[in-house]
Amino acid sequence: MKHHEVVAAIIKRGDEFLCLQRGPSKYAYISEKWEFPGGKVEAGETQQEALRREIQEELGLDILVGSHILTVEHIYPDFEITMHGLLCTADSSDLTLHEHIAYCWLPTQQLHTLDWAAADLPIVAQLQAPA
Ligand SMILES: Nc1nc2c([nH]c(=O)n2[C@@H]2O[C@H](COP(=O)(O)OP(=O)(O)OP(=O)(O)O)[C@@H](O)[C@H]2O)c(=O)[nH]1
Repeated sequence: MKHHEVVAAIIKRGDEFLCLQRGPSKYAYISEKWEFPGGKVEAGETQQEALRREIQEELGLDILVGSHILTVEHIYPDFEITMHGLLCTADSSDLTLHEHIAYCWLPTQQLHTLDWAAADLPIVAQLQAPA
């Protein structure tokens, strides 16, 4: 089965986190699901480099990559991912959606209201866990 190394930016602004809705996909289980921005790490890139590149491509935002939150191993029916969630801040919240169909900023206690991709659920749970 195909395996992808993925980085996800958990971008925090005050008490809120940036959530993105993916567009339609041939795979129903990720189609129009909510996720954190990011993507696949390319050969020769560090996780930080991949994340900064992806966020610039997807949102036109410059980010500062901070601490590691959680790494999730998830097996979807057609491929598997190892996804590293990294806490980030952005120098601006003036973003443009180049690939996603919607976005919102939500505080931790409302994150569970979105229809997340399955691999994101452990990260959402971790963000919602009491400190
Ligand atoms: N970016 C991102 N991908 C996620 C999350 N959760 C999750 O299951 N994924 C999956 O991880 C994979 C990441 O690939 P991607 O399509 O975003 O990456 P990319 O931009 O490098 O893709 P491409 O250049 O191959 O089109 C997708 O299958 C996506 O569905 C998430 O929170 N963020």
